[in-house]
Amino acid sequence: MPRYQEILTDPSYAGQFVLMTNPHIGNTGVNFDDEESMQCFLGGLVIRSLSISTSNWRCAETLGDYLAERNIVGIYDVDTRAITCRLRQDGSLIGVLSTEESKSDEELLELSRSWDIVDYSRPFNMASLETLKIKPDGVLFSNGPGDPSAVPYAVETVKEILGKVPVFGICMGHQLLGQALGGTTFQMKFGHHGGNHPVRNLWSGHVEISAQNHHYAVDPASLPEGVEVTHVNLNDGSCAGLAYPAQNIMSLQYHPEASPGPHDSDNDFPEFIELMKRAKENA
Ligand SMILES: NC(=O)CC[C@H](N)C(=O)O
Repeated sequence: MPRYQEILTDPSYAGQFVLMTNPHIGNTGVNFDDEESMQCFLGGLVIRSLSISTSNWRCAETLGDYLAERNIVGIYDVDTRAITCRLRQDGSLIGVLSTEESKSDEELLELSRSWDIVDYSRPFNMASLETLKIKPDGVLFSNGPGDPSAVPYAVETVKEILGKVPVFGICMGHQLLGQALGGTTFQMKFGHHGGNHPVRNLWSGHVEISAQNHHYAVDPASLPEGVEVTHVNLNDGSCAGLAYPAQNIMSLQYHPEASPGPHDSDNDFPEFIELMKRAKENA
């Protein structure tokens, strides 16, 4: 079972624990090529069984050593099936992982109460003016961790850019765009996480298998007239994509850039490139 390394280095997991439902993790070790970003962003890794041996031609070190070097807590030999059932029932929960045996349960509970996902929504800092000054053909608002409704200043930045250049939003970027267009977001029960979520593209009628990783979603009922829902998640009918053709805006809740991931959405970047070309021709 490979591909846990990409999850470890996905910035959208900042401040969160990831629990693997596959029981056997670590068998291919980690390598130099599969990093999704410069560091491990998640808060901790929870697995059933850490592979006792690694076997892969690219393996550079074991998962355990990799996490220890980066000071990321991992725990194994826990009943991940029981925790999965609990998460399914209650939705995402706040938790604490600690190696500090002297802490009482009360103290650990106290620690968990002081945590807030909003803190992780703050890395966004490029001002709209600076962005427009470099005269971009288009602007892409990327994925990111945290609650999209907790960053009104980021929504303001997006608003200042809309209509001036073509815009593409992915995941957190899509949620910021949804708000900038007048809509609202809400927290899902346990969100969508995985590499096999079916999505219908309402423009083409095609069903695409997509990689998804989000806890929040745009409420389609909150969107003003003219903003079109272009993609729908077929598991629960939630909004998976938006467009506002009058202002050259498109956005997706899932990950066409995902690695690993299905390739059904490979066309989404060429589509944005076309949008930028057309906007340039019509300027
Ligand atoms: N991958 C992302 O960009 C995640 C978006 C947002 N933080 C969410 O959880 O919904």
